[in-house]
Amino acid sequence: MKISVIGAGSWGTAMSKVLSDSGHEVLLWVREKELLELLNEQRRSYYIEDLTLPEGIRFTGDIHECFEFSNLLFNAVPVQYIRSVFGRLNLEDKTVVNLSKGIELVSLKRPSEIFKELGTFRVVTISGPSYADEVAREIPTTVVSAAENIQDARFVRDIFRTNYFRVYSSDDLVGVEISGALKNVIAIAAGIIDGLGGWYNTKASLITRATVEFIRLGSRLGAKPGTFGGLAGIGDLIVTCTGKYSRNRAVGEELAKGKKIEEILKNKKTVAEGVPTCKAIFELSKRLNVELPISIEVYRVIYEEKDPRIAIEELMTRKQKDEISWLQNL
Ligand SMILES: NC(=O)C1=CN([C@@H]2O[C@H](COP(=O)(O)OP(=O)(O)OC[C@H]3O[C@@H](n4cnc5c(N)ncnc54)[C@H](O)[C@@H]3O)[C@@H](O)[C@H]2O)C=CC1
Ligand SMILES: O=C(CO)COP(=O)(O)O
Repeated sequence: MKISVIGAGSWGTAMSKVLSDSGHEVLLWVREKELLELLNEQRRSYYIEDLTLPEGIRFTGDIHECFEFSNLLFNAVPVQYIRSVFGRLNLEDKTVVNLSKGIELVSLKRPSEIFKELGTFRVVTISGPSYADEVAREIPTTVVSAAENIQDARFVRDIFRTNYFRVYSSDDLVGVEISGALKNVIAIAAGIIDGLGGWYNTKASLITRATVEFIRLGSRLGAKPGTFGGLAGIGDLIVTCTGKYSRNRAVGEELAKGKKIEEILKNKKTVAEGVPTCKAIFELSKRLNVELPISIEVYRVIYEEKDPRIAIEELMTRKQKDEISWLQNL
């Protein structure tokens, strides 16, 4: 099958390899000129060290070429840029497989909602615990492919044929996308905990209590609570809150050292989707009147320069209550 991958950051690059290893012809759209040169000359990328891309992948700087090449587009453009990259293109006949995780700040929409607004009639999202660096090294990885119509999710699931990248299917597109967005915000909180002292008790509490926020927000938006116990929910929370590769977690570590967000993001080539997404989540929580205490504190630390220690103290001294967990919601 011919497949176009739009966006040659770490994830688009790693996924191009998986698709090529699955026997497909891949055309990868590269935004940066110097990266396109590097890929064409050496089949290497500065986004992923020690990876030489297979011969089956071709590279282009012309997005129209990708649109002509295939009606199946994998999107790895970060969420805040989807509209500017795809906005003027005709998506009517395209199936979009979205790989990005976040909420668009200007519209408070999920990636699949943005693509539908731009004219796509079939959209599937892949999410789950999947660091690009590990996928590129063929480390066993599992993710979930989600669509409103389970047949679409299964179609995308079955595109993958490798022994290191296994895909499950789901019909809970909302739950999978909300999980992918929120886990990036919670990963910033995990980084703050690491930066303050690497407290194990606190990290475990964070991961567990975060699932309650997933359920509160997700169920208001029509997600199935059980999804949060799966790969896109707890699976991705674990990997991003504990793994050394997470860029969101790294932002949290620097915030804990007292750095301001502008200083942290200055000169970074890579994205931390949790930064704009926590602002979008803050707005959504007000609009929907949903209680998301951890996510809101991440927002306050980033955008109101709140001391992370005070944020944690306030979370710890909130009104006492009965425990609820995602299992009780099934
Ligand atoms: N890196 C990873 O391990 C994984 C990333 N993701 C998600 O994939 C999405 C893409 O992230 P990565 O590939 O990691 O990106 P990256 O951080 O490796 O690279 C940055 C990307 O942003 C693009 N970019 C920067 N400014 C832009 C602009 N003005 N307009 C359009 N594009 C611009 C760059 O061209 C590049 O493709 C994100 O939503 C991320 O959450 C999902 C799973 C794993
Ligand atoms: O989504 C990811 C792993 O599943 C990557 O997380 P970061 O964007 O925080 O690096």
